[in-house]
Amino acid sequence: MKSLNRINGFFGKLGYVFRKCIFHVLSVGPIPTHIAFIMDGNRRYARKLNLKEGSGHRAGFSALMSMLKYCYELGVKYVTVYAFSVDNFNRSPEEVQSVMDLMQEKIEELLMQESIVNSFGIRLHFIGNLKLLNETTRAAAEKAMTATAKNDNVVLLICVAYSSTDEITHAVQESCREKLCKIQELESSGSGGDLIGVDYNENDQEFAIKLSDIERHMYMSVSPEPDILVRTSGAYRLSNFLLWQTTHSYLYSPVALWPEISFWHLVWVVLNFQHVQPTLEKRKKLV
Ligand SMILES: CC(C)=CCC/C(C)=C/CC/C(C)=C/COP(=O)(O)OP(=O)(O)O
Repeated sequence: MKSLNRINGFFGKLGYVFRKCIFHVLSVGPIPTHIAFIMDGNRRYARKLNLKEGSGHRAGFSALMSMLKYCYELGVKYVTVYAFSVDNFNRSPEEVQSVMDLMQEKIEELLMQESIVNSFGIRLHFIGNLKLLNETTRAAAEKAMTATAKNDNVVLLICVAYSSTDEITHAVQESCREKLCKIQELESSGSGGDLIGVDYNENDQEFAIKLSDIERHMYMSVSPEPDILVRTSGAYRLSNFLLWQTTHSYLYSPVALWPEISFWHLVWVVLNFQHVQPTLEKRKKLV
């Protein structure tokens, strides 16, 4: 057993040195700040290998841990993953429960001393309508956010109970609520006149809802826009994921199912991103 551990340790170190060399070459070009992943194809992976249901999502979590390690070693600051959409709640209650149980178990593992979270100093954000989660999963997510709130090396955003349309609706509602509170405050202090009634001037800039108000209330406002969006399994659909934030992102959809994603997919997408990055930057400046 001891000698097996030594062999594993040796190959682990060798892999690390090899990756360091490749990343050194990549760092001649621009390194993406933020990469987002749609982890598609976990159930198909289980079916393909005749594994029992649920094994696909477990394999998906292991693939995520490897990918996070590669991204953070490369120097990527933000990684976002689509772990569970609002629509995924329409799956069978058994499957929803199984993914929630897995998530809870893995969140607890992530908070352990020897986990990737501690070795890279990761700050965890759970993004989405967390009220839709069951109580235990929500409590685990909140505990993880509090426990990692002081980490400032790199960030992992886990989108659960998330959809872009829900995020945008939430941001618009919050912006309206904020303005309404402001108007009510002024009215009750007596300095605003009848702001809600006929005297309210709708051209008054102070009370108009601006783009910056909506952006401030987005769940994703804690990160810059993704430079790269990867969706595995060869599908070119965004499936209601980061629709507001991906106008200038480079899209990549390898045919590999999520548990099959590898180090080389990351190298390939970064090389392609580096090739188009000057054009993407120019487009951003034109907006
Ligand atoms: C703590 C943490 C981050 C946990 C994440 C666990 C994990 C890998 C969740 C993936 C969930 C999911 C619905 C993926 C989509 O594949 P699919 O089920 O739609 O598979 P298919 O495309 O083959 O149908």
